[in-house]
Amino acid sequence: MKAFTQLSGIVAPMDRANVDTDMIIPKNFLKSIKRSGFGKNLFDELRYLDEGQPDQDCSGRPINPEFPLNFPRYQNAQILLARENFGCGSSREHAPWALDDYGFRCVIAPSFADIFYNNCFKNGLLPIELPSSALDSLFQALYDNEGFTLNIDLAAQTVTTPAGQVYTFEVDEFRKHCLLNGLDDIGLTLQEADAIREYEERVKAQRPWLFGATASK
Ligand SMILES: CC(C)[C@@](O)(CC(=O)O)C(=O)O
Repeated sequence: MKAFTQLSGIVAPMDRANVDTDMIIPKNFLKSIKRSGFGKNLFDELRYLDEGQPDQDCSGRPINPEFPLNFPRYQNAQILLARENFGCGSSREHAPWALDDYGFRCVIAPSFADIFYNNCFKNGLLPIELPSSALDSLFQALYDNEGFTLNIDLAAQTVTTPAGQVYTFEVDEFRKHCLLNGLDDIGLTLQEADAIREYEERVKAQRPWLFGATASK
């Protein structure tokens, strides 16, 4: 999993509360079991004027000119500003997969749905909770300054604006450790690979039949 340490990136707005997982990645695109390829259908029903089909080439689809992520100023954004209860509605891990595949590495909101919040850490995305008042200021600065960027430092737990305003955020120490070191659940387990191999060799010697071998005479 990609590590997250520091990020300085373009910011884009998703200026509505209760953005659910079906708005993030509509259910008709969940047919793939791959983790990649969902970025082209991120916010599909808001982003395009037609109805998308799974595995469709989106390059020729009519885009919705009113949807902010289609504005030239927000192209290549890596940080999404959002409102309360982002990622509600379901447990689909396709939601952080779609955000990551589109190019987002961080979502900043006053609150997140629990499952989505946890799924972000498991997929190398950093969800940052800040007070609603801070989001109000950040949205205003974003709208007032074309090309608005933020600098995020996970180790320091800070979000810094180009004007030098610093916001601090809380994050669980273990989740912070995993993100800083690019450790998902598999990476965490593989840190014990030597002990796992030693255990398997010992059990194979004691109970070979468990491994399909006959007991040694
Ligand atoms: C299993 C998955 C497709 C799910 O049904 C899971 C869920 O509803 O939490 C969804 O709609 O995201």
